[in-house]
Amino acid sequence: MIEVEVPLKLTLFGEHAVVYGEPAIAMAINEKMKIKIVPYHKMILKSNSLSIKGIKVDLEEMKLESEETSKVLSYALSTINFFEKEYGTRKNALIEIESPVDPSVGLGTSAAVIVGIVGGYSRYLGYELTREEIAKISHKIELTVQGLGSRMDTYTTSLGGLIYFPKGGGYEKIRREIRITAGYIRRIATTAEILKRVKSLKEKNPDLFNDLISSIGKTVNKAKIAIEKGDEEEIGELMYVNHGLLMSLGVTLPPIDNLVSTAKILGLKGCKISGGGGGGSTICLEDERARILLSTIGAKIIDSRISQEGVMIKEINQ
Ligand SMILES: Nc1ncnc2c1ncn2[C@@H]1O[C@H](COP(=O)(O)OP(=O)(O)OP(=O)(O)O)[C@@H](O)[C@H]1O
Ligand SMILES: C[C@@](O)(CCO)CC(=O)[O-]
Ligand SMILES: [Mg+2]
Repeated sequence: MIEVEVPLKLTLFGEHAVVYGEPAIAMAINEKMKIKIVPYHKMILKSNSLSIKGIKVDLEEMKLESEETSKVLSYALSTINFFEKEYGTRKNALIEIESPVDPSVGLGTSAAVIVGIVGGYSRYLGYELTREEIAKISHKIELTVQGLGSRMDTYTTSLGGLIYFPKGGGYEKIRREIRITAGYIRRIATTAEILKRVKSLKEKNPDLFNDLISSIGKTVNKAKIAIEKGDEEEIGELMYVNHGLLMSLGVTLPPIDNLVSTAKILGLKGCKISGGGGGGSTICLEDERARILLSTIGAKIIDSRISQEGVMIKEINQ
């Protein structure tokens, strides 16, 4: 049996802009997606937390009951198919996914599902991939499924820690700790859908869009310096700026906008949405008042402590 644990992630700065080549900063957290892979006479995928509760699909015929099912399973299915296509092998297995959070809430669950199956299923097939190789393959798969997207989520969930993604590619670990209060509410759209909406804004108003995106990029680079200096006042101020720019991109949601502006009036150091937006996750620099504000919008508070560990793969002889 193969057991995999994948950290989920918070986007501290730069979501959406990173898709267009700007920098970003993200952090792996202690909320872990668990994936178990055992030998089985058929290819079966089970998942505990999808919106279609207790889903179980027989992948032999690759028949999916509905449009909704195929959409919801697209990341997992594409990952399994990837190995058949690229490695020319397919070994039947029971793949069980257990997520600590709801799907599609801005915490990188799509990336974690891909990273977990890439890491676990490749080991099940007898390959020993490095975390970097897992990240690279996973980014390719997420991009294929979504049509749009950056390396940020798949690299953060594969590698762990606090990571700066510079303009133009690559990544750099930031050796600092940053304490966050975070929670999530349900979203009105998936990240893939929101990415398409942002792209249409770019097509409608390219110069305005580019100004917004490059302003987010500048905010990210200032935030990197502030994080390295441990300057919480500056980090927090830049979180509010980043949230305002994301609001201009149209990816925030009124309850979260109200929360962020209330937080600023109350004197909390910094808050912003995290991830694709349209609801989902909100992060604040650690503050007890942030938990209270998050609970007023019905947000589920998560374990946002940093996970220095990336994807962990264990082989257990039964
Ligand atoms: N437990 C799960 N089992 C199987 N697939 C899952 C699970 N959780 C999430 N997914 C897949 O990920 C998709 C959600 O991805 P989406 O990118 O919208 O959200 P996210 O990754 O959590 O947020 P963000 O990309 O903003 O960080 C779901 O529609 C489903 O296909
Ligand atoms: C919105 C986005 O920037 C972050 C989603 O968690 C998309 C991506 O980077 O692939
Ligand atoms: Mg995602």
